[in-house]
Amino acid sequence: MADLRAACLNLPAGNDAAAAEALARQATLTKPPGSLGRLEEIATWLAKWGGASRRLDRVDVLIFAGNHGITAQGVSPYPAAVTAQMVANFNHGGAAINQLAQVSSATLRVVALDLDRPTADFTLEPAMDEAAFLKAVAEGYNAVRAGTDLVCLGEMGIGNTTAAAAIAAALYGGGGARWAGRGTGLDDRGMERKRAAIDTALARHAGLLGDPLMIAATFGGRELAAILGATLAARHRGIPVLLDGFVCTAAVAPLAKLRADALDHTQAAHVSAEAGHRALLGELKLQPLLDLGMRLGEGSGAALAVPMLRAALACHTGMATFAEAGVAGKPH
Ligand SMILES: O=C(O)c1ccc[n+]([C@@H]2O[C@H](COP(=O)([O-])O)[C@@H](O)[C@H]2O)c1
Ligand SMILES: Cc1cc2nc[nH]c2cc1C
Repeated sequence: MADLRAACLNLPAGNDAAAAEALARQATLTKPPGSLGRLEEIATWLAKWGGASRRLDRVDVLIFAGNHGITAQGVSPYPAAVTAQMVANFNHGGAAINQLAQVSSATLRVVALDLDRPTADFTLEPAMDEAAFLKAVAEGYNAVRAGTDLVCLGEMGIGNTTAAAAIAAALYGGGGARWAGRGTGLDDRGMERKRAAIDTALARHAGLLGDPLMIAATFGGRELAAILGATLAARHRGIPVLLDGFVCTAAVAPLAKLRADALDHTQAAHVSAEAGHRALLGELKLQPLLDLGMRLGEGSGAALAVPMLRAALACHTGMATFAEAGVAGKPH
């Protein structure tokens, strides 16, 4: 864990000179200053974190899949077998993310993590021991390919909104009442079980709530650990990241607890309809790009935001300046 902790603390800064140059160019383009709103921020952000390429040609959507022992507590309406079945569906092109990745001209890559070995039920014992956690983090880290222009992160794992809620509760307080949501469509009695499971687990593991990486290992799942690893790899390799929904955001929150600027190379692609997501983004000071009432996971919100990033970049690089177009600027 010491090596991972060091890797989480030792993060490269973005390219401030490129960001300053982008900001200066914004002021010269044929539009009132600030009139492209968030698109201007995105263009500057891409300049800061996009490395040398400044293009969005090679976009990967990475979906990590894992199974969860916490499903034994009756916290999801679906059976755990659906995780592997949906992985097969991703591989056959039948899921929503296949369509969204195609629309976004992105390459979909699915990484199934030991699906036949669910993590432990974390109301009873830590979901993962250190070795299992580090292995999953490394799989996520190694899935990020150098030379990629943008990585969209997503996940698949029946039961994982309970894992995500437990991580959020462990990091920010408030228990199951604050963070449990309906996930794939849990009924009221299921919600009682879900909140109780989270609160039982928080009490059982109270001794390690001060350590963000132990929180990720104890309450998380392999796919969440892999998302943490992939986000770290992208930072180290100079690749910007689009995060998907509640589960994805909870997976990377331990990084921000370790270092406040750890997620500066990421954008929250959307705020999902899962109850805790807006509050979690608030804790992380992340402003979502989209708010479409989606709650699917599998990287869907992240893939959907890619064309918006391309639009921001196209305006930034393709627009004429006031001087080029012979348009009068605002008199001072
Ligand atoms: O990330 C989200 O915002 C999100 C919200 C609701 C559901 N999900 C997806 O639904 C699955 C987990 O839901 P559940 O009810 O089994 O905990 C998992 O495969 C996630 O990808 C994801
Ligand atoms: C069908 C189905 C598809 C999903 N995609 C992501 N999580 C999911 C959960 C279910 C149940």
